[in-house]
Amino acid sequence: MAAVLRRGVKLISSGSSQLLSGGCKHGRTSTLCISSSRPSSSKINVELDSSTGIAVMRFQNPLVNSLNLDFLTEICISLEKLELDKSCRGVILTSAQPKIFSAGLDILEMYGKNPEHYAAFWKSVQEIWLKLYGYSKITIAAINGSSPAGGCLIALTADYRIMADNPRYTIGLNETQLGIVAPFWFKDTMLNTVGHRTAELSLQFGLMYTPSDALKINLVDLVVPEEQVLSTATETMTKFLAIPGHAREISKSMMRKPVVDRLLSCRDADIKNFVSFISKDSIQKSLGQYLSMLKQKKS
Ligand SMILES: CCCCC/C=C\CCCC/C=C/C(=O)SCCNC(=O)CCNC(=O)[C@H](O)C(C)(C)COP(=O)(O)OP(=O)(O)OC[C@H]1O[C@@H](n2cnc3c(N)ncnc32)[C@H](O)[C@@H]1OP(=O)(O)O
Repeated sequence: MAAVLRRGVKLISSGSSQLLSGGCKHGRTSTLCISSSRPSSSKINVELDSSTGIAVMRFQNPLVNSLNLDFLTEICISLEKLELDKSCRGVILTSAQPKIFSAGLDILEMYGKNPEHYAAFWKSVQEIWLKLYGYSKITIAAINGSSPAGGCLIALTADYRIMADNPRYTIGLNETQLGIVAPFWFKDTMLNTVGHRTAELSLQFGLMYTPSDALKINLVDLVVPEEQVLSTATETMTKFLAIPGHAREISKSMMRKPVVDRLLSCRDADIKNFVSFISKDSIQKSLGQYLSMLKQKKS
């Protein structure tokens, strides 16, 4: 559904969208997406400025934008709509939640559930990564809060990352701290951004970086005062838009296609691997302890 907000700006909400089959269209699979008209349940908000072609997608899944199945599906559908929309030229990904860009994958989707659920969840994680890492249009992550693990992965898929200069916010692939392992395509995305040695240390220790440290290792491209994150993202997008589109798009694809193809060639095996790993008693125990730690932190 779309409603005109101010001149040239469309508010697009996927509402309680449903996937009729599989996931979003990419590579060899395709999906028919439909939307119902219940924007109040929407976990994202998209504003497309038709005069510039820049869309701002805000994550708004309380409390911490954790990436559960519904949320991932909704993001994927909206990205697909924007990719098909000729008036959209680039997408800025940001958060409407205070202090958090995204808390990463929803741990409750990986804890105490059955193998079928784990498989469906992991498929949706693959879908969002394939959609974003292979996205034809320009994406910029305006990281206005903490961004662990899957949240960092979302940011890493963007063409450019701008982070708010607040030392309380951290970003990184912290999976090992939870007793779990970032799969090869998380690793490849990190490696393609920060290089081999930094990725190796970062993944083994499950390091989380402050904005200034993230800038030092090129995990983010720019650190700016919090109130300037979105305006800087828009300015940066304008610079990207000045480059001939087809040349930029081919260059992006050339850099990323081998990594995308690697997952496409073994999606089912990757799902099986995840289900078997996450179902182990020892892994469930680690996740249970981590969840308790998160709860205790409050009290
Ligand atoms: C060998 C090959 C292996 C193949 C593959 C195998 C394994 C798969 C790997 C899977 C990859 C995993 C990726 C992930 O993304 S795992 C998730 C990692 N995320 C985190 O570690 C973040 C944890 N959360 C935090 O650090 C903080 O909550 C915060 C995001 C910094 C926000 O802090 P604060 O504002 O102080 O809020 P609270 O801590 O009070 O949290 C509010 C409530 O939200 C719950 N919460 C937080 N994060 C998550 C999450 N990721 N999932 C689910 N729930 C989360 C938290 O418990 C609070 O809940 P409550 O209000 O009910 O107490």
